[in-house]
Amino acid sequence: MLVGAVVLMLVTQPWLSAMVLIGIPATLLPIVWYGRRVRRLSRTSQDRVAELGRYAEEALSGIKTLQAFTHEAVDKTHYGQRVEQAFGSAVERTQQRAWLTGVAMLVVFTAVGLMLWQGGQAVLEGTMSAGELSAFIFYAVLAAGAIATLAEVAGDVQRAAGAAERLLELIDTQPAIQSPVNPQALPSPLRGEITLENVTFTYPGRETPALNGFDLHIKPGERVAVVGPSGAGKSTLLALLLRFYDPSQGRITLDDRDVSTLDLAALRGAMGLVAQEPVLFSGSVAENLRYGDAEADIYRLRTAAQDASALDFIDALPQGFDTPLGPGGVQLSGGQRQRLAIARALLKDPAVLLLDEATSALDAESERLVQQALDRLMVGRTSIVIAHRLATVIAADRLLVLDGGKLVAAGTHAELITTSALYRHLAALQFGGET
Ligand SMILES: Nc1ncnc2c1ncn2[C@@H]1O[C@H](COP(=O)(O)OP(=O)(O)OP(=O)(O)O)[C@@H](O)[C@H]1O
Repeated sequence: MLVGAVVLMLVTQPWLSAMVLIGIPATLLPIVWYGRRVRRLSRTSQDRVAELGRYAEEALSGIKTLQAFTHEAVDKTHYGQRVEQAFGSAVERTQQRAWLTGVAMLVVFTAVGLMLWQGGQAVLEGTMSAGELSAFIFYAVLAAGAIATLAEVAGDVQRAAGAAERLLELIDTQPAIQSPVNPQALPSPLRGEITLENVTFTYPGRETPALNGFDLHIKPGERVAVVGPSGAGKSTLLALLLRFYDPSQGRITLDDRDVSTLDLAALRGAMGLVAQEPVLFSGSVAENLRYGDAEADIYRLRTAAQDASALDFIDALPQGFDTPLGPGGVQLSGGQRQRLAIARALLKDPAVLLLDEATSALDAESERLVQQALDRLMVGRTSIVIAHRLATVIAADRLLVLDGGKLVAAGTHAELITTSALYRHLAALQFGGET
């Protein structure tokens, strides 16, 4: 429409058209200039709203801790300040957008006014007929209307571009850990032999390595318990085995294959993780268990739950395996969550089991049930357990004592009690002198 109107204008009145056409860039320039500003403001405004959401989510998910520390008034003030900031950004963005439209309209109508004045003069002087002026005004109004719409659309595009920029940044982010293009296949069945050769790893932004020149060989089916003071690198060892990070030096192998040459899904599929505070997702008990095996039917779920000493309490839930968990669903005790996580790992049937035992004191009965479940889970698998309980340490084939990212001693409980001062100290601390 714009092009057609401009052609008709040029054919009927070249000099008047020239005036209008000079008006067009004069209109577009402020639009582009203001458009950039609106785009920047749009992004700031979105960041502020996201920050607001993050703050609210954090406060609500930790509401009990927040109330226990009577932190409500402080959080209310902080939240209020963030709302004000987000509101301020939104107001500024809206103001600038209003300016954008206003300036564009002003320039367009100024050009129309000038054109009418010049055209009126020409009609009075007799160099143009009233009909020709009417036709020209009609074309010019069409052109001006199209430009006004363009200004509007440009504003919307700039606003959308502000939002898209952030999204594209996220989409374009390349994960640091990726599967190789031609991954090596894992042998089937897996033996579950693990080695770490001179592995050093430092977390991004940290100077001291979390693991430093770490050498370890774990035989297939071996039960290894890892102990050490807080910050020794125990969790880091599990994170590297799952390839959440790559070591900066040295190599890690599973069944003689460097883990960085394996398909990530295959590597992680071979490992079962039971975390210290097991994460359960929104959804039913059955859905949570099927994270271990999406295809498992109810009979397999029941068997796994039975082996994990979880069947009795699941059956006692209001809707059994269909009881919803997570926010808005049933809350489970620490021991019950652990046993569900163990059932989930049993369904996955991994060759290697990585276990971060719960530190929270489970009561004696719960601990007995969890330990029974773990014993069944560990049968026939290589297991690496971050040990917080005496029972695991005693049952393990070998204990690894970590300190400052290094393996400082290894052996059975009885050996280490005599050979390692650090282990003696830890055992006395962790197990209350029950050595
Ligand atoms: N995500 C992270 N980013 C930066 N540093 C980290 C991160 N996780 C752990 N660290 C650091 O790495 C070191 C080893 O931590 P790690 O969690 O492996 O210790 P840990 O032995 O498991 O301790 P704990 O028994 O307290 O869980 C610590 O100094 C810790 O501060």
